[in-house]
Amino acid sequence: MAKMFYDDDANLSYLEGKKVAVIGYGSQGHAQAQNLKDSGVDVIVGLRADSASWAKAEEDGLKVYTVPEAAQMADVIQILIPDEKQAETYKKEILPGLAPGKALVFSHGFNIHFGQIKPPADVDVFMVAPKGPGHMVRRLYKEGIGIPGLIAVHQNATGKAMELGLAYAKGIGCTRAGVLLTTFKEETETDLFGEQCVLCGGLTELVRAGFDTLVEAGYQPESAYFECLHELKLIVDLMYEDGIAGMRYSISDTAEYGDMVIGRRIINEETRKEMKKILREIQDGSFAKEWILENQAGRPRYNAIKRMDEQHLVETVGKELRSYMPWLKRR
Ligand SMILES: NC(=O)C1=CN([C@@H]2O[C@H](COP(=O)(O)OP(=O)(O)OC[C@H]3O[C@@H](n4cnc5c(N)ncnc54)[C@H](OP(=O)(O)O)[C@@H]3O)[C@@H](O)[C@H]2O)C=CC1
Ligand SMILES: CC(=O)[C@](C)(O)C(=O)O
Ligand SMILES: [Mg+2]
Ligand SMILES: [Mg+2]
Repeated sequence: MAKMFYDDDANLSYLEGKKVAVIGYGSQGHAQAQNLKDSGVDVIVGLRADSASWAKAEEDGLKVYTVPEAAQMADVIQILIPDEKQAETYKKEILPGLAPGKALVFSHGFNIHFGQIKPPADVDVFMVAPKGPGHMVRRLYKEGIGIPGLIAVHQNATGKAMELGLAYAKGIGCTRAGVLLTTFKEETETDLFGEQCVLCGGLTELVRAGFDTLVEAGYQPESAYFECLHELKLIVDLMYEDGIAGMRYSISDTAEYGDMVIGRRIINEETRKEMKKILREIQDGSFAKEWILENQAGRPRYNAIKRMDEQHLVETVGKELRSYMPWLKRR
């Protein structure tokens, strides 16, 4: 059985008298910084001097400093800027602020696992990775519930890295739902696989393929949108609450028969073979290398596909339909 930690297994007192710097105020940064603050932790934010997020973090009641200042001041430094920018910022702006006994924290293992960041041996290095998007990390914390997380220790210089990591996980609300003990390797590889094959890549391509098939056959795009995108959340909510069998309890027997018999024709042996190939490309570092090179080249492929996908009919139709559902306004 996997090792799990809950609220009672974590003690916030390991963060007492320590200053935590959250570097970055994006999806995870704003959520983790505010959750820590609400949990009574002494937290500051580190940003670029010209950052558009500076005022926002201050409005949220946080003290903001430049990245080198924050790294210098803090005992625990959580790096929450995009993975592809972490190595350079670490080397130039964070490393000079490190000192023996400080802790370096991540929410994804990419840079440690693929050797882009190599911290000095006398600091703790651990990961607390919420298994959910940052905006949900904040929203659920405020609702008194939590998002599960992963914890892993890469370096235990002080002998207290795990205790400190669990305190951090409690501070952001993860121990409410459960924190799983893992390694940087397991987190990095499963996280990349999950977002590529299931959560993001698999899902968005499935939605678009279903939507396109209906629209090309002459059905109304609005009808295709409700069927293939909007209702997805309602079905997924049932799975989230009660598993696949629980979701099947709620749908009609007709839908359930289609689910069981037809689903296997869509995600078939060929798809499973491709998933195994993708996993190998993650494990052997070829995906990491591709992503690092794509960034060095100025993201030609990323930008082209993003632009194309943003112009897809599913986006324009969805935008119009969602404008009549004001409760969906997010940004
Ligand atoms: N997104 C998510 O929900 C999840 C992310 N993670 C991991 O969390 C980490 C952060 O990801 P995410 O929250 O998506 O990141 P974001 O893309 O949301 O981070 C943006 C923030 O980083 C700041 N930033 C960018 N470049 C620099 C720089 N060179 N120097 C200083 N600040 C900089 C931005 O500054 P400015 O405001 O000035 O633009 C902004 O505040 C990653 O390791 C990711 O893998 C893990 C689980 C889920
Ligand atoms: C939200 C999350 O967990 C992801 C998909 O792994 C990410 O944003 O990198
Ligand atoms: Mg993830
Ligand atoms: Mg990820």
